[in-house]
Amino acid sequence: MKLLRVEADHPYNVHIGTNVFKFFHDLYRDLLSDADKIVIVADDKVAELHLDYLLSFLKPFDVSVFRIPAGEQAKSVETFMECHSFLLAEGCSRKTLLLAFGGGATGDVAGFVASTFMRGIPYIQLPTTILAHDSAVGGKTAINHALGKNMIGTFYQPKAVLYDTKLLHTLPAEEVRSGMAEVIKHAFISNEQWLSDLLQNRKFSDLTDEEMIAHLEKGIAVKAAIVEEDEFESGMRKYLNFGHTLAHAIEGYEGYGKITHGEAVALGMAYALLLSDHPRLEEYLFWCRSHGYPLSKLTEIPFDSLLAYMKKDKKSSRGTLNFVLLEETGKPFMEMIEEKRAEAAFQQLLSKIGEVLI
Ligand SMILES: NC(=O)c1ccc[n+]([C@@H]2O[C@H](COP(=O)([O-])OP(=O)(O)OC[C@H]3O[C@@H](n4cnc5c(N)ncnc54)[C@H](O)[C@@H]3O)[C@@H](O)[C@H]2O)c1
Ligand SMILES: O=C(O)C(=O)C[C@@H](O)[C@H](O)[C@H](O)COP(=O)(O)O
Ligand SMILES: [Zn+2]
Repeated sequence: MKLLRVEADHPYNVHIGTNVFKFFHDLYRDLLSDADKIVIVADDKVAELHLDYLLSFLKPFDVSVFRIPAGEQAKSVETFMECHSFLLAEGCSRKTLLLAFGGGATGDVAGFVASTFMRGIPYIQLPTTILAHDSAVGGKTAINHALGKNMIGTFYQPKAVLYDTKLLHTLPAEEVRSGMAEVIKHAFISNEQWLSDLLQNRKFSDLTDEEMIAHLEKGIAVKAAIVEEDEFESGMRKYLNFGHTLAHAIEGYEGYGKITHGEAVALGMAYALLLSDHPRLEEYLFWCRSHGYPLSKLTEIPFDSLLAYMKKDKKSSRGTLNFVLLEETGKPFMEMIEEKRAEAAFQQLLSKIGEVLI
């Protein structure tokens, strides 16, 4: 079991490994005992698979469970309101503790609920996907708006993150692929050697548990270090958005949940690498192809449709196009790109993708 500390405004621990839920009894007994109620907000599918396991660690406590739609559909104003209605109906108060049990979508909406219920109650992140090594850490909470991804949300740190990696065994291949995109994102913005390892093209399913946990720890360490420097994203936290200007546009255009977040980020990183003139672009495109990232999706979307979303990105102001680019691996920077250059680069990427997909 591994422990990482996030020294944010409100510092907390991230516990990673199998059986970390045992810390409910050891390290977090006081937090649980002090709560007048404990409410688990659980992804419906995750609850089917793993709720009994989680509850077995919470036996002496009085726990209520509220199931929300599986995956991205939960990041809606409707689910947000239903969570609040449940908390009110259960007689919850400012002394209630919320547990977010699921992937990034559950963590984002449950975190948003925690940050707004009676102006803020404590919560613990219990991530269940590979991707959630990213989302469970750093305190960004959000729901989506039809006009843009994560447009409504807060910065609100959890009291702790308990990441039981045993639960990752039930992830479908598509979700493993999605999660590994945020892993390689963390490598691109931090470490050439780690990036080289990942680009070796081993099948994700061949990674041992130890290797997977090592990747997740590295990713969390990169994220934690950035969050510690710039929790509220006035500067360098934007680097964690590598690949996201285009990714969020694709997700908005396709309709939330139609493409996984990580798959969209994988395509967005290809675009950012091209704009960066990064030497590993072609190798990365082959990596994407061999792992089944949907590169061809980009050929199906008119650039103008993506442009409209990209101009509304949170890194933009006055309709500019802003991207995280790489001077080299591990050296991200922000760049404003003219529309004409952005379109030309997009067409260039499509032709490179065409060559890779032949
Ligand atoms: N807050 C942040 O800093 C941050 C960072 C990255 C991503 N995100 C957000 O996270 C979301 C994506 O999260 P995600 O990739 O974890 O996906 P998700 O939460 O949408 O879950 C994806 C699917 O996997 C299923 N699932 C979850 N855990 C499972 C398990 N252990 N076994 C089997 N199935 C399981 C879910 O039911 C769902 O169908 C996006 O909305 C993205 O915007 C937020
Ligand atoms: O934590 C961050 O900061 C990130 O940018 C991490 C991203 O992987 C994540 O998708 C985040 O939700 C994007 O935030 P947004 O502010 O661009 O919506
Ligand atoms: Zn992301």
